[in-house]
Amino acid sequence: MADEWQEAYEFAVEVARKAGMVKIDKEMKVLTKSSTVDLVTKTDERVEKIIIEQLPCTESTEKGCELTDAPTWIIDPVDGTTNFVHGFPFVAVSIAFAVKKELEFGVVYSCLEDKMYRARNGKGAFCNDEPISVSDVKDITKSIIISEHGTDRTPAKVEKIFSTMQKILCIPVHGLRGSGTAATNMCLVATGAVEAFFEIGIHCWDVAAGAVIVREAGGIVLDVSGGPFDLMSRRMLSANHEDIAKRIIKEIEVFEVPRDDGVKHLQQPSSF
Ligand SMILES: O=P([O-])([O-])O[C@@H]1[C@@H](O)[C@H](O)[C@@H](O)[C@H](O)[C@@H]1O
Ligand SMILES: [Mg+2]
Repeated sequence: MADEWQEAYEFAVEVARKAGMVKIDKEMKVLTKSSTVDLVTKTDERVEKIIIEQLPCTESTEKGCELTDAPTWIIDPVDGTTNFVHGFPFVAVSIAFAVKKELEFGVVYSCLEDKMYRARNGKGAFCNDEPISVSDVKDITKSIIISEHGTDRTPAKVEKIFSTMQKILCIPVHGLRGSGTAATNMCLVATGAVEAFFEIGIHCWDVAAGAVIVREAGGIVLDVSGGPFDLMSRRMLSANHEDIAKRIIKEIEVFEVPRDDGVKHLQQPSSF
């Protein structure tokens, strides 16, 4: 059977690299989204326009946020916008492609590192065309875990986020880290640099491409409760191995966030 998505996959890599080369606006105009700390810039909008103009489909869930059976691009033009605004050196272009609601391939271009991560279902995960694979560490006391505090500053949620981080740190683990971009964090899981990354509050466009890359690198992607990953739920745990995932799940203080598709979050049975 003709491989109908291979050309789209290869083209997405080209587009991600081109988008990652966009010159930074001199007088960068910084706007805000859901809160005063959830930033978006004119560069986000310019890069998104370049990507959408290049790609054959025109649906970006950033606007629609309803994943249908149609072939759909899930794009984050500048993942790590706050980093970008402050010159903190982790910014990524994330492009994923879904068909009948299943993620088919993902591309993450970490622009300032010049690292092109890519993966397609069943065909492996790569960084700059070299195969990548997750860490083989199963003892959490020998792990580095990534979690981010996100952009919600509601005291009750911040309390849960930091209480979770404290419990995980004191397991103990070797360290807690965060690059400030979910897409890059997931690629760090895929390369084995860290053992897991979880976050409540991310969006589908932050993690869609990274989910394919982690899975193809031999890792797992779940809901933070241990149930199946739900792309629109705004909750995600990616890990190198279920032993690490299970141990982290025990410590996560889950809180509700509105889904990307607006549907009520259904409690999923845990996979463990
Ligand atoms: O907004 P953005 O830079 O595209 O995406 C970012 C995510 O990649 C990150 O994981 C999260 O912690 C930040 O709050 C922000 O949402
Ligand atoms: Mg993002």
